[in-house]
Amino acid sequence: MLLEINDIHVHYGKIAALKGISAEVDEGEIVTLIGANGAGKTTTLKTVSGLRPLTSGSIRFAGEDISKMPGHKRVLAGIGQSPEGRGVFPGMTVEENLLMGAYARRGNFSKELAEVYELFPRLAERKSQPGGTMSGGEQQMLAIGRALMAKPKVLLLDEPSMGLAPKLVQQIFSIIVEINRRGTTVLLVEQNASQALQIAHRAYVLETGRVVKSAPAADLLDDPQVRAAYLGGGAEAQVGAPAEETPRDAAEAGPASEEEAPRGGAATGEKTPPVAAPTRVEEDDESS
Ligand SMILES: Nc1ncnc2c1ncn2[C@@H]1O[C@H](COP(=O)(O)OP(=O)(O)OP(=O)(O)O)[C@@H](O)[C@H]1O
Repeated sequence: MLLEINDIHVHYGKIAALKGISAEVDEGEIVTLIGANGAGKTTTLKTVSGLRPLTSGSIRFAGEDISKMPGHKRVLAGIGQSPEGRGVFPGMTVEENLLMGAYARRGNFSKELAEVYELFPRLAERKSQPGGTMSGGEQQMLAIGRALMAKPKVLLLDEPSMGLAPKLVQQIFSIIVEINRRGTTVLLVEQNASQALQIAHRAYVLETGRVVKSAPAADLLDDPQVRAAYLGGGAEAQVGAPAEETPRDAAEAGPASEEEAPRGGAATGEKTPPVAAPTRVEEDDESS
């Protein structure tokens, strides 16, 4: 198991945000955490990356107990995070932002840069543009690209589709699938539960700091309770692009009753949207 979260409790002052979360992520998987606002999804990611301390419980990564390891060492160990809200350095160019992602490592990063530019051609076109002048969707790509520069074994993604126009949401999810296909394990937090479940192998449903359900993602897409709470058009379910209304998803998402997905680089072949190659972004999102 690449990442093991064992019964973690996390507090903000006296407020218990996580009340005994356990979850596992195997190498090659896309695992998603879904749940309503305040359920503890972001806190779980921040605790894995070392931004929040544990009250109790433990986290193991690649066989090592990292519960007390400082965040920068976790980056070196292979935990990459693209934070909610993006955190792009506005005065630095796109390329300088990307290089910041590799700051903890030594050497020449031309290979990593080339890989990020291949995944995100839009960043290549704009490598000299200040990060702060990129559109919302472009900044999201930049934040993900920056996390990839550190060559993470697992990429933690917090709400990558937040605030993006439907078309761009599709593209971001396609790129996540491609990143996974190229060998990076992904732990994804999303409000856009439908889209997240379509690209994930497995999922955990969080409610008020606890895991209330865990299952193969395809099973949760069919689960009546999950559908009613998170996929049925509830307030928080589908702010961006309801996958059900997207023709290519309807056609390509595949049956929901597959067996557990195969592991390893090409893990997402069957159940994912049609994304064999990185998607070139042709249109700006609404926040440009
Ligand atoms: N900095 C903070 N100070 C105090 N309480 C916090 C802080 N950050 C989060 N919390 C609380 O911890 C709980 C879990 O929050 P968290 O952000 O992890 O939820 P979430 O599932 O990611 O929600 P969302 O989808 O709205 O981002 C919430 O009750 C929240 O109010």
